[in-house]
Amino acid sequence: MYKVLVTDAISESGLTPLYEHPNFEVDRYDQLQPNKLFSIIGNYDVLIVRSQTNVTKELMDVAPRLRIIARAGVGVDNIDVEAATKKGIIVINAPGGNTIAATEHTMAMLLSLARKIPHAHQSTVNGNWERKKYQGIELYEKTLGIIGMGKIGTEVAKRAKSFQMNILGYDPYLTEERAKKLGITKANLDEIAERSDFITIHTPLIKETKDLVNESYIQKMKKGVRIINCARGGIIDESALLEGLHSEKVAGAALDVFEQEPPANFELLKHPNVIVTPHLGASTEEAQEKVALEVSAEIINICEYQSIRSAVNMPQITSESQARMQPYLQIGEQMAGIAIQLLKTAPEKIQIAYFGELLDEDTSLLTRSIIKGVLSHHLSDSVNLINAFHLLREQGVHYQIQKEASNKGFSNYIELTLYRNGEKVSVAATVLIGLGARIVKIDDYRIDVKPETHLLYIKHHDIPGMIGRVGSILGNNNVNIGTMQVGRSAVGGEAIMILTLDKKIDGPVAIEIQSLKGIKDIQILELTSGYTLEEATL
Ligand SMILES: NC(=O)C1=CN([C@@H]2O[C@H](COP(=O)(O)OP(=O)(O)OC[C@H]3O[C@@H](n4cnc5c(N)ncnc54)[C@H](O)[C@@H]3O)[C@@H](O)[C@H]2O)C=CC1
Ligand SMILES: O=C(O)CCC(=O)C(=O)O
Repeated sequence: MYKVLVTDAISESGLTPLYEHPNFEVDRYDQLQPNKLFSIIGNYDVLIVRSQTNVTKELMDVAPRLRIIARAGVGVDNIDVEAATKKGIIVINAPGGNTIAATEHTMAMLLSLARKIPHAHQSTVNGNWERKKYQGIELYEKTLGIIGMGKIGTEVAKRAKSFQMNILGYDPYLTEERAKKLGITKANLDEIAERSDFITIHTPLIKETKDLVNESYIQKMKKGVRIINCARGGIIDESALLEGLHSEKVAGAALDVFEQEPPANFELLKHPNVIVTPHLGASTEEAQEKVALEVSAEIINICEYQSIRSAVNMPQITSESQARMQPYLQIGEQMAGIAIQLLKTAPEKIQIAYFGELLDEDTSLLTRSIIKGVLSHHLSDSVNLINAFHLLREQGVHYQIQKEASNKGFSNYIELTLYRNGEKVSVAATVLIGLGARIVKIDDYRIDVKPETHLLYIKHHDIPGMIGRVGSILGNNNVNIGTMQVGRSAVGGEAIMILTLDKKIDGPVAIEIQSLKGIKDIQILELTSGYTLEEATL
């Protein structure tokens, strides 16, 4: 049973998939005091929030069961994603569910700002009839600068075009080609400042965008510019904005988001040319249902099928690519399990090489599976696909990943090499179409082994009778051999034997085999079932 805690006002109907699922138990509190949250979070596997709950490292420190933090919305700036990643907690959001709501709110703010609707409304309600005072301006043929041409910025551009506005767009990912297709002009930040009558912001709040609209940027703007922020407080420096309004450089501002929420800067809020809403961009019935449904589905997907479609702290992989990579993930973790056990200690360097058709694949998830397989031998359950890279860095292990078009005799080929103190162990695997995954090489020895839970690795001299003698000892001890593979460097030279066994052998049996003449090394290898993605979820 997965226990889910909902702490903000999340759509009830959007949580239906979780309410109706037999394996989920949902507790919801629309307004939870921080101390109460701290006292109960330890009981939950999943936490669902909007923007109100601050999910800090300190909260995660008292949440040993927590596996998923779900943001029913886009911005995850109220979640310490770095702390979650270190702890191996998956952070998911609902990237597309509120795009239309936030876009339409931006358009409402744009029009309200141009036509002074909120103030005109209040004045009229107060018994005034101030037609001259509330004369506005048109959007028609004005220039709108959009900073951040992602989902919302793009939708705003499309709608603003129907008002026949000229649109300038700035986004590090905006290409000339896409701008042309949208019928807008690709611009840089200075061009937006110098040429726009309205500027609207649609970026996330990150290091690069903090105080993006500051005093010096406002100085570059056209006199009489109007600014809209329905993205995040903190992207505009509120003191600089207030200064700009006082000096009349800025003719108006429409703000849905604030440096501090609820806001504290009432001088700004009460300025006659400022209109505000209390972070309502995503607040439509439709958007709230969509974002809650989106995160509910992903939570079920992760908990029930160990499949992560999209997480904020995992690489984004298309479902087609996930489907193609699915057979590799388990063998990746298993080959890592073999290599780390043969190395007998923690590695100081990991080298992963992908060959053949893997050259063009997104191997990021596979790399994480391999690293997880290596680290979990010493760090146990605390390693997962989320924190694998973080733990690798924390352990000071260097890693190198390379890709080559050459195929090493197989259509696809993965080679993992672990290094420590001048020693190295190398394991290679392939996925054979229709036959499944195989370990095809250990160090310099070619083999063909379908990995099982219990394996026995023996290094020995290639002398007659060795296979029979090992087989007899295992048989005498009631250990059934599934398969046996021998690889040798040269006739009469050094060889390895890999056996798959139906059960784990005891230490005394290994000692008996070790005492045979010609045996150089023996290792009892145990493999976990490994990471799998259920095909049904792809
Ligand atoms: N007021 C509200 O209730 C809502 C606010 N939002 C906020 O709106 C913002 C945008 O959301 P989406 O369009 O869905 O996100 P998105 O991820 O689709 O788009 C964000 C865009 O910003 C761009 N960007 C990043 N750094 C930039 C920089 N330094 N300069 C210019 N562009 C930059 C990215 O390349 C990306 O294209 C987010 O901050 C989100 O939290 C979203 C929904 C509702
Ligand atoms: O949950 C909300 O209403 C806030 C939405 C928002 O700001 C976002 O999705 O980034």
